[in-house]
Amino acid sequence: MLHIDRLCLSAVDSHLFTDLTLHLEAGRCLAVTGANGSGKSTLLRAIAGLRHPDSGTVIVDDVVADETDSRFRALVAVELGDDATFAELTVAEHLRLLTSAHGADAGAVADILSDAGIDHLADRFPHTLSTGQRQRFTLCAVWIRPARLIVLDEPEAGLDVAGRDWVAHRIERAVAEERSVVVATHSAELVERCADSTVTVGR
Ligand SMILES: Nc1ncnc2c1ncn2[C@@H]1O[C@H](COP(=O)(O)OP(=O)(O)OP(=O)(O)O)[C@@H](O)[C@H]1O
Repeated sequence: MLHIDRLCLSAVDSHLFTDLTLHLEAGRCLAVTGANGSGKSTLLRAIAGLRHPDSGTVIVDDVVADETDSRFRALVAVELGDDATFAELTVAEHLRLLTSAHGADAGAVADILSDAGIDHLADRFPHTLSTGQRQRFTLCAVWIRPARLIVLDEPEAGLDVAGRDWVAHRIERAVAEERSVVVATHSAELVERCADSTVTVGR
């Protein structure tokens, strides 16, 4: 479902990828690992259609990765750690907005908040949450979308032990539902538990 062919990406002063080819089938999890600054987030941004390749292609279910294409946005849910929120919308209202925009079940909002252990925060504003609470909320915004491909950048960041277990559980559940997951992570535990394959960048 995800096809990356001969991808080249560069940073300001260096080539990060010169000829990356990989394919990910439905119901599989790919871990992206590597040192700080090696290019994991840059690769994820290309997969999410937020950054054009210098050359090569990224295709998801026959649709070229491009965030301006509504067909592509319907296929892919992304968490890259730079999510903006509306100051005047609560946690639950943000999630209801997403269900409306993506044709998901509005009734799923209460379920996902409960699953994330933040149902008691439903009426709070995102900017009032702690780091870990906000990370759980941000991930809820990904899981609630009926996307075929989930792209996560260090989803374990800021989470406690229970939160990291929840992330792994949600990835396992997504894979069982024949969705695919690309996750950049520094957690060997997450890779061990969830990844069917791993690409290590920067070497
Ligand atoms: N907005 C930006 N402007 C200029 N250079 C950038 C920008 N973002 C990233 N880079 C550079 O691109 C390279 C790859 O960065 P990237 O964020 O993809 O690495 P990473 O593997 O995700 O790192 P980390 O593990 O620290 O999150 C680095 O050299 C970084 O300095």
